[in-house]
Amino acid sequence: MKIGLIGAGRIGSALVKGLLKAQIEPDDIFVLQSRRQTAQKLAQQYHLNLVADTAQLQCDIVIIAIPGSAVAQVVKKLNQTYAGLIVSFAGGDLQVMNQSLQHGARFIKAVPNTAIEIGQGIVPLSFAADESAANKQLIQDLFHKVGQVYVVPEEQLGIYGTIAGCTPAYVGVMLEALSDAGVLHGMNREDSRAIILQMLAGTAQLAQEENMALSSIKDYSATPGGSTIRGVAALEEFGARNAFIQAVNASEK
Ligand SMILES: NC(=O)C1=CN([C@@H]2O[C@H](COP(=O)(O)OP(=O)(O)OC[C@H]3O[C@@H](n4cnc5c(N)ncnc54)[C@H](O)[C@@H]3O)[C@@H](O)[C@H]2O)C=CC1
Ligand SMILES: O=C(O)[C@@H]1CCC=N1
Repeated sequence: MKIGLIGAGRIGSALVKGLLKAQIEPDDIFVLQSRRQTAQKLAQQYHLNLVADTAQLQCDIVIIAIPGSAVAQVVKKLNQTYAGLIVSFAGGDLQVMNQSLQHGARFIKAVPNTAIEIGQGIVPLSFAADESAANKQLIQDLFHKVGQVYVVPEEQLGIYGTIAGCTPAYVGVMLEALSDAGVLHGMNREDSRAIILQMLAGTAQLAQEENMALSSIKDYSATPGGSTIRGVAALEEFGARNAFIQAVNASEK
């Protein structure tokens, strides 16, 4: 299977790295060169094929990982020659795009998160109502290589994408703040960073293995009358829960 990539920024690069980790051959990946040299650098670093024009992207699947504002223009260009599957990480209306495509090409949407880079991602996907079973299977098989796949109706792709793809940044802010607090209280940065990351990984794995409700994670650590519940009460006092809900609301706009 040959995979094309238009847009070699953060998420495009993450996909390439994830696919290579999943034993996809570099020779089967084709990257469209870009003005800012990012594609050239990626192709050089990982020995991928670099192509100068969309007409040379004669692949089974082409991934579009560019700003949303440029999708229509890029699909229009692809539409001149391309007959395979197009997966947009950057939006576009399924029905409008599919109706516009000639040569049998099909348009699919996905909002992966950056952990696809290490095969631990989440990939919410939406297909047009009339998408063929074979195409759905091909795309799901591809993204299974880099993470967990969720096929959702197009109108829910936004919230799935936010919860999968935007929350790593929110959690990053939370982790940095917790690490800062450790440093404030005298920990060295290295220990504080390592402990916070292992706390996150271990707690997530524990909750998954024990099939815990998320609300139970708090209860598991909070000794009655102890230090944890005092911290939880402070989080409530300062509006942490609402801050996260407002963050999702802001991302969803
Ligand atoms: N970063 C993430 O975690 C995720 C990003 N996305 C979406 O993927 C898209 C790309 O996001 P990032 O990689 O974060 O952005 P980025 O800014 O890191 O990368 C965008 C890349 O597209 C290239 N580009 C811009 N216009 C182009 C055009 N007309 N033709 C070819 N290349 C072009 C730029 O040179 C740049 O390398 C966005 O639409 C974003 O919403 C979706 C899921 C997750
Ligand atoms: O920040 C963004 O717009 C993209 C969408 C999901 C994750 N990153």
